[in-house]
Amino acid sequence: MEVTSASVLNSLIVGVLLLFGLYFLSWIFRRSPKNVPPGPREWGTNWKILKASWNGTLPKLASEWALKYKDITFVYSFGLQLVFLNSAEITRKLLTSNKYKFLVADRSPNAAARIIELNGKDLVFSKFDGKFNIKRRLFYSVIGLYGDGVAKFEDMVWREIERMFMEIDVREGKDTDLSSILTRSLKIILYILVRGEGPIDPKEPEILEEYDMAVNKLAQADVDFVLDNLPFLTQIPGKFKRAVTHVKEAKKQADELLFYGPKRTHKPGEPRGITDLLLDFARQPGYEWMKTDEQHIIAFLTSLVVAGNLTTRSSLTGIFLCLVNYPEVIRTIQGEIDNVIGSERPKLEHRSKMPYTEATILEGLRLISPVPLNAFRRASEDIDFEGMVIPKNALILINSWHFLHDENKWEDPWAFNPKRFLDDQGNLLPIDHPRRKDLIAFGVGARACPGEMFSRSRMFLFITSILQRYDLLPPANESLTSADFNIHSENVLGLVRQTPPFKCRLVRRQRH
Ligand code: HEM
Repeated sequence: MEVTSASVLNSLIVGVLLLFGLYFLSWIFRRSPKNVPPGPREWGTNWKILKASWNGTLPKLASEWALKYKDITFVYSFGLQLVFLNSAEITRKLLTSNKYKFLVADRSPNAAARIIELNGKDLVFSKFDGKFNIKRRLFYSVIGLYGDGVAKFEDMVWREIERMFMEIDVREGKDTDLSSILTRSLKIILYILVRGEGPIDPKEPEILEEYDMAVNKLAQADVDFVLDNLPFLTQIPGKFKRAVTHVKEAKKQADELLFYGPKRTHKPGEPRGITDLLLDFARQPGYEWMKTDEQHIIAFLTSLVVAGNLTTRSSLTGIFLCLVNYPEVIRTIQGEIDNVIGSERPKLEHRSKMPYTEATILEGLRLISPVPLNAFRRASEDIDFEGMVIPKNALILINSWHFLHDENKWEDPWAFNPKRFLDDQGNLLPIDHPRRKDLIAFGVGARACPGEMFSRSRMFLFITSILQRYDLLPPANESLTSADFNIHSENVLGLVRQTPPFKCRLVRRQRH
């Protein structure tokens, strides 16, 4: 790695300022409310957090604290008050009960959101007010997974999956990086969803990924801290300035792809994709604010990319890594495919008759825990909770990495075992079964992920389409990457867990 004098200077300045910061914070700390939940109070905590953020091990550290402090951990660090919710029960209690849920329904924009100028016009950081509800409804209308939208969605995914098959066939039987193939496909689907047509240049959807990655890099806790507290560092040549310049350049290209391009050829009343739909909505009564300020539309589209791309990719590629490691799961899914779908094209209507496949997706979400610390809600006032006080403005994090692998809840938690979501007769456990309720991978409450149905539908179509046609085998020329996500726990980009690179072989099944 190139070490420039500017980056050395940056590090020195950061170091000195951090020392001053620590002293200052210890002063503020003494003034923080009494009776906050338990948590580490020693001096070294700030350093531990900084190091864990740097190494991508914050979920691990939060899990260690959870073992010690039980249901809730409170940490005061670098001017931030962090509350970790360490069990599914306590998470549901705070985020879904009528008494508390509106007190924790806001999020504070992080530095990345400010730099790309979302200004609360997106969905993720929008204030929880009347307009937020309109935006949530808008999300469900335009995502198109209702009524006729289901068939349209399946057709769109299928067109892309057929293209993906050609890519796989070229490599049939050879060691293949399936992750890259899946990632490309997911990006193309997102592109088609927004623009209503496939890319002419297959490289074009890369722009979305570039943007998503750049935003997620800024969301790394250590970078976020510097951008928030030492913004002048973004003016000095070095790591932080580069990250900010990169995200701004990526934004320009993404805005053109998501919004300005489709807008130039938009014909009112003839929507091709989500952008056209939003432009049509903006002409309707009740949505004038989108017409007056089209940044609302751009920010809305940005939410789809930064909230929906890396998350689904991490889950889907992670599930395929598990599948290669667990051939008996592949065989059981293929049994279901042969019984229910046969040689037809996989459709969402098949889902209800394929409990094992559905259970595989749920188990993948549990094991991988794609957003290991999530929600990022903000306490809008001091909250009396469980005999303690969650202070106003505290950042509230769901510690799902911890409780989705809690051995008191999940037998052999690091094993990939879809059967835990089935009953004795092989039926999928109902949604209100305690085990399903404990699986909080998409958040809960007023701001739970609105993309859950969309992303689980895509996963179902990908898994069934690929396993209907191919057997998945370990690589021939290198060892198989393990599916032990405890080992991979350090692989986090921004807020999202990344699946480690892996190779496998895809071989056509005889009957398809
Ligand atoms: C496996 C895939 C996904 C996972 C694990 C995931 C996870 C999450 C989580 C944990 C939250 C925070 C929820 C909370 O605060 O309670 C969230 C919010 C959100 N997600 Fe997802 N997500 C996924 C896919 C998607 C997709 C595909 C989209 C878009 C098409 C999407 C759009 C959003 C939006 C817009 C929000 C903010 C909602 C709000 O603040 O009201 N997500 N997601």
